[in-house]
Amino acid sequence: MPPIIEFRDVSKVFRGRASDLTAVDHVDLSIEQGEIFAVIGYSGAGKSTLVRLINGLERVTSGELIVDGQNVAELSESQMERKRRDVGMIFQQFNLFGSRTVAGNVDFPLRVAGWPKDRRAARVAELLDFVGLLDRAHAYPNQLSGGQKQRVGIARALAAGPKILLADEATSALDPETTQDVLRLLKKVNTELGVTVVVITHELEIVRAIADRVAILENGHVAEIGTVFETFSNPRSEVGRRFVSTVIHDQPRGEDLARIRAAHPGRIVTATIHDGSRLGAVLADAGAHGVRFEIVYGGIGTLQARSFGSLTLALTGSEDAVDRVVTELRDVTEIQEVA
Ligand SMILES: Nc1ncnc2c1ncn2[C@@H]1O[C@H](COP(=O)(O)OP(=O)(O)OP(=O)(O)O)[C@@H](O)[C@H]1O
Repeated sequence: MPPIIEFRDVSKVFRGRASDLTAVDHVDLSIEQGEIFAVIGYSGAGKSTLVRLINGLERVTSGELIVDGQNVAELSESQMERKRRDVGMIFQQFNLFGSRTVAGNVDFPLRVAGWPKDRRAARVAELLDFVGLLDRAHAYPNQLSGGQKQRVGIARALAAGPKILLADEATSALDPETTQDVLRLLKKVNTELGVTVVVITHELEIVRAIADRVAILENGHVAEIGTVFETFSNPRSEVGRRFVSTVIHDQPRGEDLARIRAAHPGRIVTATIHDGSRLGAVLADAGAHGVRFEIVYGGIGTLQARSFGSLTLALTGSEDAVDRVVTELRDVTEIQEVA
């Protein structure tokens, strides 16, 4: 199946009076049908601009952007307006109409799309049921919690049955628990409705919780792209390593390191653990080489249904023997020396 979204050498330049600003810089990127794809980067990296190109809220300066088989760079404004119905979007600040009820907000895109009144009411009820807000149909946005407002935003974005849902920092205004609720709902949109979801975030925890693949953006470029597992377990770019180190405390640092160092005179190394790394077998043999080890730091959790984590080991024995064990460890997994 061809990708549902394909950026081919896409750039977006904002023309200024004094100078131009390239927000998206020669991006090549494919998003597959049915995946949850995350775009992460620091503020100003170009995430919002990149994603707003998909539904034409920003227009491409150069390159081709294929969305569900059509090059949106070539569409006129009125063609783009029609296309926008296939691409729902939700926002950090929800962007609901304060003067309309919950039902009125969800009904709005259906009216714009020309749905007949009798079909609209049934569709609105179906959507509100899907997002768990059927009992709040007649409430106004200011009577709702942040999480409920975002559920309305999601129902409204899904109203006309889009194939793609864009979520621009959709949970950034929510507390951690509500964030998890909304992420679960986005997952349900993806699995039950088959909608491709593109999530913009500056938080790697969101990527970890929901996404299949992730692109890391820096200065309008794609610094790296891969599955969430690949990116977490082996970030290849400098910016990727910086992001991953904020959520995975893989090595002891600062006071932790000083304490461990004081207690363990031997060589200290950190081993990455994932399914298939045969660390145990190497460590079981370490004794035969006259090397003793202690686990001094680390943890193992789950990432995309696979074990993932790191263990820091203090190894003691003769220098040669410890060298040999570290070499054997390197054969089965990634090893970092701890200073
Ligand atoms: N309409 C605009 N006119 C001029 N410059 C713009 C416009 N929109 C965005 N920019 C600039 O483009 C660059 C990328 O902005 P963008 O909002 O896409 O980044 P971002 O990664 O989403 O950042 P944030 O996380 O802060 O929203 C920034 O330097 C921004 O100032």
